[in-house]
Amino acid sequence: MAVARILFTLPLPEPFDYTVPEGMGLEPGAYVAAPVGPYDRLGMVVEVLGDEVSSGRKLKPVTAVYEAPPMGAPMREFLAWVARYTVTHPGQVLAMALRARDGLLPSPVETRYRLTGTLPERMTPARQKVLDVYRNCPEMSGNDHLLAAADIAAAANVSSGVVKGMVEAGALEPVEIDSDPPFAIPDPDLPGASLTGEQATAAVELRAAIQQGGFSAFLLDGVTGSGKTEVYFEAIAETLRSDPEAQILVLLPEIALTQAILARFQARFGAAPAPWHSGMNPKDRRRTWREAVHGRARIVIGARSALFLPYRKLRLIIVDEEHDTSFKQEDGVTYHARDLAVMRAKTEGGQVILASATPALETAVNAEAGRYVRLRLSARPGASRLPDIELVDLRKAPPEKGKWLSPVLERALIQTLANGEQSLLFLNRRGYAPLVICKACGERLKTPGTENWLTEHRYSGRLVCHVTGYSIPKPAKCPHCGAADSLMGVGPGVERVAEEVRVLLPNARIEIFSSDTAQGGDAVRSLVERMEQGEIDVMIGTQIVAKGHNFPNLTLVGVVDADSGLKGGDLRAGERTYQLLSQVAGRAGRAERPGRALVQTYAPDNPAMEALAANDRDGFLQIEQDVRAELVLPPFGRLAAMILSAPSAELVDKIALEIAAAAPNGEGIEVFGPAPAPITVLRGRHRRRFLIKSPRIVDLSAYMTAWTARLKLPAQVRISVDIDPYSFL
Ligand SMILES: Nc1ncnc2c1ncn2[C@@H]1O[C@H](COP(=O)(O)OP(=O)(O)OP(=O)(O)O)[C@@H](O)[C@H]1O
Ligand SMILES: [Zn+2]
Repeated sequence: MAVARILFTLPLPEPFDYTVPEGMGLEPGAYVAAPVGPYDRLGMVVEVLGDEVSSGRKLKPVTAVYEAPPMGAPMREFLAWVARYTVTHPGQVLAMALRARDGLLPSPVETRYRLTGTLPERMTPARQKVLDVYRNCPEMSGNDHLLAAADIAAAANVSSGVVKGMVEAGALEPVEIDSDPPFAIPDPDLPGASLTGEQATAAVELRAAIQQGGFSAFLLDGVTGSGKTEVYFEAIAETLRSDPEAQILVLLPEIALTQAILARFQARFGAAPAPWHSGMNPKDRRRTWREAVHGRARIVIGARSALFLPYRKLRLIIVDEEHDTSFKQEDGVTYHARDLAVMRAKTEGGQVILASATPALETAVNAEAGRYVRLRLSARPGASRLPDIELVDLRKAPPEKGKWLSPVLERALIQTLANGEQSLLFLNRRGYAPLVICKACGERLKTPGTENWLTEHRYSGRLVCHVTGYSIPKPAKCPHCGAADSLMGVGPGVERVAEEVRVLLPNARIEIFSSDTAQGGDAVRSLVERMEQGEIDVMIGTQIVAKGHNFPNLTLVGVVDADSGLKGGDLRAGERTYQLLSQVAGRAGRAERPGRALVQTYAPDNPAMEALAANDRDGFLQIEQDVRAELVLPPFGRLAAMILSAPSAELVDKIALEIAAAAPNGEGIEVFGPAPAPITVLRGRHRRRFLIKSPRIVDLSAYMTAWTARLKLPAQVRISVDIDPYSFL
């Protein structure tokens, strides 16, 4: 009997062998159920081998095979590559591709009822009410007057028995429909915007690459509001035309997945794309997953994990806001969706477009080296101009004592409101005050057992640790010296700035936009929509506001504390500050009215600030690039982190020494540590960190695999490897 080698969605290093029962046709990529221990588990066939492999072995048979189309070879190759690169078991990576496994089964069906046209012989008031529901509620009849029994009963305010009686009387008839209907088919030939010269040039190049076929990578490098979306719409249209089965994936930062962007797709292609993000309910996930696997979802728009859907025929990937750090997955299997998107397009032999106004240094270097084709959009279309960015030197024009907005920014806010336009104040600090100290004894309040400061939140009346999530009601007395009413918030958070703006502009409609005020996708979407519709005058937000939004009436952006991101030892601190601030500034003046940005800083001569004011992105990137090349840091060298954690400091220190001793020798490889991780204690676990640095030519993943393979760790100790770490936590 033939043998199938099956990989399971479990953290196991190897696939297992099973016999293939007579008559069960199996090919590589097929989804199957097979026994592991006492249970049947979901797995995927990696290889089918001949009879000779089974002789003399006692193998169990495969239980069942799913009807869904098998995973294609390029996707399997991609998953294997990801496992190797990220130093993860292949089964864990497979699990990421099978996130909505009930999508392997056909759509469940639901019963709906429609009017037959026959009136029941015996008419009662209750029955009349049911008929009225059908007649008077056209908005309920979206699905060709097919209503669910529960909806009818609720709308008519009758019992379910009445509905049943009307079915028996022949007035209503049941119809079975799919719970997960297919997505509407996009039409590439609806008219798009009439492109400007630069936009048209970029579109022509993209269309040519799509017609030619084969892998190619583009950097769509356009200033904020230059129409990058309009340009990649042309690439999507061409891909849809090129092949009736071609699928397109658009990756966006989670936060940018708003109604507004879905509506733009709907308007351009006459059909809403299939969405994929963390806020979706299981039914919607199952639907998108199934339609992607069968190749019927032609356009999928999603957050980073959408990269792992097993598309049937993925031809084009777009990574919008490619510099965005939310593409880096930090939990579980750590990966960067932008880098993997390029690899995925390569294995599929398709195209990838990275779009940004502030490309990541890695991307800029790849474009310079000719690995990506750079398409430039240097201006906004029509009357819209880029905002003027002005530095406000806080050393010369500081805010009044106890305030955070300088007189220049105050005047600008007053003027903008008087003009009937919107303002956005940006401060990347949640809550009211980032630090709480005792006026009596000077104690700084921290999360117990750590060095993390507690942030004061006035709305909730709590002190919260943004690292660990630890939170307590604000105590009446200092926990250190016992003094009453002595605790004082130091420094500004968005809540405190909002308080200041309320005093300055008592008649303005003011909203805070942070992960505390907008919890979950729906809350975010609704706040963004109110801003778009002009229902808010001043929005005060954390970095949640920086990304991709189009607020037509927003003309003033104020950056309250431009320096905060420059502190700390992060390798990308300068780059990120530049990106974040120019993205925030780019929210201003996107329609006819010109916009401006006022950036408050104590360090106006920092290179990031100077470049921002001079609008000299490339000059700034060049300086950053020189520094990184000099220090052999990414992308000119490689970095990996290994974090280990254990329930006690003694244990973690002892194991850290053993791990250090087990580090293999490698040419040019430097191992730093063990050192306490910047977050030293997290959820009761003590953490130590190694940083590993190597020249570019070294296969650092292979080195880390060899190292971890040597380790025999006690069960309480956990380690995780992060190739190319972004946050140095
Ligand atoms: N050729 C054009 N004709 C008319 N309007 C256009 C054209 N190109 C872009 N626009 C409009 O300009 C605005 C900005 O365009 P778009 O959102 O595509 O820019 P973007 O470069 O993706 O912006 P961001 O960098 O902020 O994401 C949109 O409202 C868009 O409809
Ligand atoms: Zn005290």
